[in-house]
Amino acid sequence: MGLSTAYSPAGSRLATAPLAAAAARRGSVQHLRPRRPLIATVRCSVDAAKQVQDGAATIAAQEPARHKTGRLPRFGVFCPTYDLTSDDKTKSWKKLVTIAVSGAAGMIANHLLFQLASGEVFGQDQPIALKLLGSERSLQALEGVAMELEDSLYPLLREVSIGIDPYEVFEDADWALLIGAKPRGPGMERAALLDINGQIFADQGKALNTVASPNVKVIVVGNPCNTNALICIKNAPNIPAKNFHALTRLDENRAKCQLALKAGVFYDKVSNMTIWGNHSTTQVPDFLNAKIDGRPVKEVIKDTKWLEEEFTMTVQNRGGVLIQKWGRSSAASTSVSIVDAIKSLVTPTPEGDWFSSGVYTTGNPYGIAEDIMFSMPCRSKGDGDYELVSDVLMDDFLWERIKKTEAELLAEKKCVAHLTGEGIAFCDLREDTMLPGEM
Ligand SMILES: NC(=O)C1=CN([C@@H]2O[C@H](COP(=O)(O)OP(=O)(O)OC[C@H]3O[C@@H](n4cnc5c(N)ncnc54)[C@H](OP(=O)(O)O)[C@@H]3O)[C@@H](O)[C@H]2O)C=CC1
Ligand SMILES: O=C([O-])CC(=O)C(=O)O
Repeated sequence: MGLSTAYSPAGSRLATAPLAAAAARRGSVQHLRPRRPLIATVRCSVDAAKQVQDGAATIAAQEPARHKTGRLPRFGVFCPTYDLTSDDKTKSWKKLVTIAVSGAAGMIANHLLFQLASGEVFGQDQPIALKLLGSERSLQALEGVAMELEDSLYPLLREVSIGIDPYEVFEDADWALLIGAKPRGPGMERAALLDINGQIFADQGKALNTVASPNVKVIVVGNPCNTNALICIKNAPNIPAKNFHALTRLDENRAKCQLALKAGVFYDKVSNMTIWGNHSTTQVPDFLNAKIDGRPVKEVIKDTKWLEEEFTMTVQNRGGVLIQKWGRSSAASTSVSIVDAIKSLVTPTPEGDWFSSGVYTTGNPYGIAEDIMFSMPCRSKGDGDYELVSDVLMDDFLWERIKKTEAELLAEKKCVAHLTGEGIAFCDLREDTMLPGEM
């Protein structure tokens, strides 16, 4: 059983503790304090230091302090026994932003959490709190992640807490980065994956709806991310549907890289790159509207056959090729693309450019079916919100492919009707299409 491991006052590992087991059964993670008392003694207030030296008695003594600051206890060195408020007053910092991350013990999160804590994403004047969601399976690993965050001494990282109950972990979240999902195993039908992971996202949608900040921004990464995001929306009616994103930024980045390689330019010369549709092998990397050095791609790359065939397939299958070489799916570049996706929402989009995100289609200006999550071109004023770009070109090649990826998403939606409150599911996925990471 993957239950919490406690630490003795001297810092040595104890066997799985009954108190932790009981806490895990209740659905919350209680860290037995003191953990690593030397650090705590140095960095906690005098009162806390005294408690730390009192060993087991400390646990009871700290209980009231934990509950004052919310339901979830903070982890280790981030314990709420310090008074950082006077310290924070001397800094020209913004108000704390709370970021919840699911699948926090997984490979993508192992990169992302450190990028978030470094200030690279939200800025060097933005303190953050990280709330990490795991499961009984991953609880020990999650403690390991939190310990590495402690040891990194990030000044902007003010709080870390870990838990296995989304109703606790998502409480007051300003951002929810939903990464955790079961990977598709050999021989597993896409419909089965939709059902298993859909259930996770239905539960997490309900939890967000109940406890997160009413304007929480949600980025769904766990696959199949478009339909998982739709399930989340349907289970979170109090949160604006516009606040939900399915991550297609990795696909955009991959497409920019391929165009730059072909044109013999550095990739910062590629702009206006749209990925249309599903994060799957039906996705459409749009070379009609993309630009290289401000010029239409088709003026720079005259090989239309390459654009229509090789370019498109390379982007669609990039994740699978990487898995064949690496033996595991993209983690670092996915993390970078999550960072890019967040930055695109919190900084104004450069004049004339746009970015791709899987967003809710209702009210879209392109004639794409309503009520699905579809990757489209977006612009932001940097306030966390976005608007769709309306002045895009469309031709038969592009439209035909958009209709194919749209059909796939509409079919996926029918498969999860039981999770979206739309009746009985009927799953007829004609082509068992792949995630980009599958081949
Ligand atoms: N949209 C995109 O561009 C991309 C999406 N992805 C997707 O991101 C997700 C996470 O990838 P990655 O971090 O590499 O994966 P990992 O396998 O490293 O981590 C995934 C986490 O998911 C959690 N999980 C939740 N439910 C289950 C379940 N039923 N069975 C097993 N694990 C579960 C596990 O954590 P715990 O036990 O704590 O719940 C696990 O740590 C995957 O769905 C992947 O397909 C990957 C790359 C790109
Ligand atoms: O299939 C996966 O898990 C990986 C994936 O989404 C990608 O590489 O784009």
